[in-house]
Amino acid sequence: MSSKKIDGKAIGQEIRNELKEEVASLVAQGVQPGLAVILVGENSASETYVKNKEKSSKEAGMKSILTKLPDTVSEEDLLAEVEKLNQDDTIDGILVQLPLPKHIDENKVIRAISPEKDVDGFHPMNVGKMLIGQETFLPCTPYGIMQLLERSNVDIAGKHAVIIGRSNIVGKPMGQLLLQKDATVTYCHSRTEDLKKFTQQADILIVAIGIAKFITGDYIKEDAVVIDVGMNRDENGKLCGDVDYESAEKQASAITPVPGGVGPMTITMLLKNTVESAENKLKARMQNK
Ligand SMILES: Nc1nc(=O)c2c([nH]1)NC[C@@H]1CN(c3ccc(C(=O)N[C@@H](CCC(=O)O)C(=O)O)cc3)C=[N+]21
Repeated sequence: MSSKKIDGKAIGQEIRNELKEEVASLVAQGVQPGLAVILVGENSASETYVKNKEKSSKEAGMKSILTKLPDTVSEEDLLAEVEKLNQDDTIDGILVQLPLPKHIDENKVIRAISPEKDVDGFHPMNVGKMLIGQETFLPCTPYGIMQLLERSNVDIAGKHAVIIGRSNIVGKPMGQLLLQKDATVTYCHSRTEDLKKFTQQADILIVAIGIAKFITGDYIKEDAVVIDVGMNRDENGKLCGDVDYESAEKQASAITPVPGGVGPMTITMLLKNTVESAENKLKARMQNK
């Protein structure tokens, strides 16, 4: 049944159309939202991702700049680049693409980004705000998933959400956002014993394991909502998720595909956060006048 598919490409486009109007209104007030991306080293996968980001931001009418640094760049030079963008009043959002080469301290770089421009929502200040439910930039992937659920009319309050994965960028914040919407949340991870025992109880199953097609239909309760955060290549080099779509779809009431599910939402929420940052800047300017 094709109606089961949660179409992230379409929902993302819907949000980006809304953003276009917000951007036009900001531009009319003299502010064009600006996103800066720093890419360290060469990596074809991240280059496509960066290209998609550039394309979407231009489509939305935003300014987008890309800084490419060699993978031999020193931590000091990278920090200087971040500081330059912190000071640049035409830039509202800064994203340093992760992971970084081993000789660079990722946490140090994230802490160097001004929290007002941290549109990834990775700065400890913003992570803390998110945890206690204060307004802040939400990390793009979990934020995008919340939008997918809400815009697909999935009930969250009182439901059992099971998350597989506990990374700082997906699993951990995902659980907190669902908790804020009154879900009962269970975190599973690589050390969880009898994973299936938990996943079979999930009304909402969020899968971020990093193993191609790991979650098959037998892991899924009938009529569960399944969200696949995975990005893997299968044996033929084709992009695939952590969920075995064919067997999972038979059990689920709704499910996201890969590609075309969570991925396009991540980029969309990055743009949304950048527009919000520009709006904050404009508000602050008007208050100081
Ligand atoms: N600071 C930082 N923030 C990030 O958000 C971040 C990062 N670093 N490093 C890399 C990962 C990866 N990531 C993706 C987002 C969207 C797609 C996406 O749009 N995927 C398309 C498919 C694209 C294709 O066909 O290759 C889809 O799922 O439909 C992919 C990957 C964000 N990341």
